[in-house]
Amino acid sequence: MVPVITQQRKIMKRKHIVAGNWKMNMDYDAGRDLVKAVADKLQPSDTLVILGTPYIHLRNAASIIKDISNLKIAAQNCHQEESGAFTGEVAAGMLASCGVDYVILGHSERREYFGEDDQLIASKIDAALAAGLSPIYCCGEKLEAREAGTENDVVGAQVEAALFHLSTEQLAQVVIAYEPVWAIGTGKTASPEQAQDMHAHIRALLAGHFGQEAADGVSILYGGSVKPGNAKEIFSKPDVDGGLIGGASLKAADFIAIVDSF
Ligand SMILES: O=C[C@H](O)COP(=O)(O)O
Repeated sequence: MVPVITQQRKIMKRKHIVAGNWKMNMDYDAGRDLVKAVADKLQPSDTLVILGTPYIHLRNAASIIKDISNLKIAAQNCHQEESGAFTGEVAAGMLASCGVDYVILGHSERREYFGEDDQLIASKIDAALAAGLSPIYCCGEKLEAREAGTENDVVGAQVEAALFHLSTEQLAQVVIAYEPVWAIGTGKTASPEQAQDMHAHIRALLAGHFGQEAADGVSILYGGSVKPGNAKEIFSKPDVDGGLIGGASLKAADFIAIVDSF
C-alpha cells in the first residue's frame, strides 16, 4: 500500500497493481514455466502482481504462487450463472475453488469477438463478487470515439452500466482497467496525460455516485502497449495505479521490469 495524493485531496492508501493478461497464449508447459519464472524473480513489495492466465493454468499457477503474498492469479472470463447446462463455460465459483482471486471482465476482445454487452458484463461482475472474486473491470473507447472527442462519454457510460448498481462495499472489491481499444496490441500507447485525464474522469464519476472516499480507494489501471520502456512515466501519474499488461506479460523479464517501474 503506497500513499497517493490525488488532486490535493486527503492522503489515502490505494493499492498499486500490475496485472498480466496472457490472453490465449502459452501451452501448459510454457505457462507453468512462466509462472515459476515470475514467482522466482518477484521481490516482496507493496505492489500487488496478478497473473491472468488461460483456464488450463489456473489451478497449478495458484499452487505455485500460494506462499507469495504479493502475487495472485486471475481468470480471463467467467459465466454469469452459478452452474448449469452451459457447455464449455466456467462459473465464478469454480474459479474460486481453484485458488483464483481475480477475474478480468469486460475486456474489449470479449466485447468485440464474443458480443459481450454492458448488461452481460454487469451480470458477470455480480457473479464474480458473489463467488468472492474481485473483478478487474475493463473499459475503453475505440479510435472513432477518441477522434470524435467522445471518449469521456463512452467510457462513462460503460462504467455506469457495469458498476453503478453495486454497493460501496462491493465497489471496494473492484479493480478498474482503462484500456483504449486503439492502444491494445498496436504499440501505440496513450500518453501519460491522456491516461491521467481518463482515470481522473472515471474517479470523478465514481465519486459522484459512491462518494469521494469510496472513489479514492479504487485502483484504476492503464492497459494498452505498456512496456518496460514506458511504464515508469505512465505509472507516475497520480490517478494511474498500475497497469494491465498484454504482450509484455508473456516474458518474465519484461513483466518484472514493468512491476519494478513503481
Ligand atoms: O489486457 C491487456 C490489454 O489488452 C493490453 O494488451 P497489450 O499490452 O498487448 O497492448
